[in-house]
Amino acid sequence: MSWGYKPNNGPQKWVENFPIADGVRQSPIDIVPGQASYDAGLKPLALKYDPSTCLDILNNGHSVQVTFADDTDSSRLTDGPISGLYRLKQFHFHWGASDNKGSEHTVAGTKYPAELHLVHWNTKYASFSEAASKPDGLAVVGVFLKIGGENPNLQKLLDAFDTIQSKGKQTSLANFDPSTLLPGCLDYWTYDGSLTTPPLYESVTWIVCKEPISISSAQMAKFRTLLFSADGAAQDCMVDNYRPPQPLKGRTVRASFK
Ligand SMILES: NS(=O)(=O)c1cccc(F)c1F
Ligand SMILES: [Zn+2]
Repeated sequence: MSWGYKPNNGPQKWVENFPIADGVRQSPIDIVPGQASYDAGLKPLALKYDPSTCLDILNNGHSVQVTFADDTDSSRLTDGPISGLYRLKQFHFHWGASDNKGSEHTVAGTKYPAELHLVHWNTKYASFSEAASKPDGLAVVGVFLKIGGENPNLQKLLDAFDTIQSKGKQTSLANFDPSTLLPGCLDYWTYDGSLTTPPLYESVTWIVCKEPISISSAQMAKFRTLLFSADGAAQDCMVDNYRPPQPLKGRTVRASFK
């Protein structure tokens, strides 16, 4: 049986097949703003996305993922805490069974109902797969989702959910602009971490935005109609697909803002 988020295959069991789960730079973490170090040397994030690189939306059995063409530099992240240029590969979400949980990172113990991850890979390597296991291989931008007004920019994704309800389903998605999912203010916290799903590689420069974006409770409910299970199997709602915060183990969290 492969990894998941249930008691018998979830985050407490991942260490059995992925011993790095107990490593020194695991993610997510609880971000404590009062303990973050303001670093005046941190640059503003430079995110430039080309909607024409958007390919499709997929239920991969763990999350809903939007995948991008990464054969050119046209959707990319530069500056911020990183050096060089990182290409956008995909974005996906983590969410809860109810609005009081669902994010992976927490802020002084506060859980948000969901968290968006925009995954970028370092073009000093030849591909995402090669970069994914290198200490400076990936840069993931995390954005919290907070219950509030309806978010029209999410609706295009939600409208595709009925066609990708079960594991392994995908459908094309044209001209989606991920920058519409970014908050107005790009103040961020940054720290050295890992993938939050197996194989849990310690290869991620995490960049977590301080400002959340909004989602309505009805839109949040739409995420919970997705399934972990494949067509024909017993229906298993895709909810609580988040790893809880991991030990900081002496790491410093830097802030781009005072
Ligand atoms: N949750 S996550 O952003 O850490 C993540 C998950 C799967 C593949 C990745 F490349 C990745 F970055
Ligand atoms: Zn993620």
